[in-house]
Amino acid sequence: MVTYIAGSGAIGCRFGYSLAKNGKDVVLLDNWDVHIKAIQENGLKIVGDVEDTIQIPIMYPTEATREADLIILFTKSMQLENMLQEITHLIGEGTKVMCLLNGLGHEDIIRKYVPEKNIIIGVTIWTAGLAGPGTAILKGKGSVNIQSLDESGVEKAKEIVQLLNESGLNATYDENVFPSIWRKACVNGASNATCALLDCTVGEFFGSENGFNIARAITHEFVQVGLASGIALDEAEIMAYVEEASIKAAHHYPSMHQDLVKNHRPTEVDYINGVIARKGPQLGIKTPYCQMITDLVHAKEAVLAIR
Ligand SMILES: NC(=O)C1=CN([C@@H]2O[C@H](COP(=O)(O)OP(=O)(O)OC[C@H]3O[C@@H](n4cnc5c(N)ncnc54)[C@H](OP(=O)(O)O)[C@@H]3O)[C@@H](O)[C@H]2O)C=CC1
Ligand SMILES: CC(C)(CO)C(=O)C(=O)O
Repeated sequence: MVTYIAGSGAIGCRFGYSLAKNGKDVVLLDNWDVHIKAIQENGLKIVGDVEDTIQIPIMYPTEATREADLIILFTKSMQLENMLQEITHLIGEGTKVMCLLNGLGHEDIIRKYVPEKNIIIGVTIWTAGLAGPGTAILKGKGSVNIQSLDESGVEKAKEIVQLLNESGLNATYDENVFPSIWRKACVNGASNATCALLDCTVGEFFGSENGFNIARAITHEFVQVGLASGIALDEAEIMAYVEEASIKAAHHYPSMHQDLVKNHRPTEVDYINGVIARKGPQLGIKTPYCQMITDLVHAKEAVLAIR
């Protein structure tokens, strides 16, 4: 059974490493040339909780030839569609395509390239970073929750849960994964863009009354839009989850801070706060915080001349 990791940045390397370390046939796909070269020449280096180096195949998506049994999508949201276009030749009748990206609405893009029966959607709270090309920083523990979009794919999705568990990735099959996806989107929605705009850690943002109130207002907008979209969300429970996550990640600069402020790269804001800003008005819900935050992030991208 061949598994491709389509998008092998930080978290893609974590999943690829775990699968390869447990003897699975896994191939990393990416378009970042120096990263590919580093792994081809020196193996994938792991630092953090363990120090290791593993030989693992990595190539450009267009170079891969074997039809996939499973593709795990781990691009940034804005790279997803381009990646799907580059891997269509790997997608056969029975290829399962699993998406664990942060953010909302990725299934709408995947449906253009993969039949509904083969799409698996989910969320992970594993984390990972990159120390540089070819070196992943893996710390802490996490989990994966997934669901087949179509009833006919449930059995196969449960086999994928088993594959992930044999690789230590702590996966669960979920009858309704969307509340978990939205819950994580609320955490990202409250912290990522705000910390990127204010150039601060999660703890610093939640540490002031103003910051905390902004996080609460953003979460409220997410929950209202989620509820109106048919997602079962409990605002008090979600707010408690967002607060708990802010304590756990207190010293952390969120990924959007790293993209925007540190690396001057485009952000995932359109797939987090931007989704709420777009959907809210369509559903008759006011979403001024998400709209303003999305606009400010794009304004800052323009200031930094990020394309
Ligand atoms: N990291 C984490 O802890 C977690 C991340 N996620 C989500 O998973 C998805 C992937 O995230 P993550 O792995 O962190 O993303 P990364 O930024 O580490 O990697 C994503 C892609 O960005 C490109 N890239 C990364 N660094 C560089 C660089 N320095 N120079 C040039 N290109 C680079 C590569 O794509 P290309 O081939 O185009 O060059 C790579 O495949 C996102 O949706 C994220 O929100 C979800 C849970 C946890
Ligand atoms: C740390 C955390 C939870 C902040 O939202 C995160 O998921 C990120 O950095 O993207």
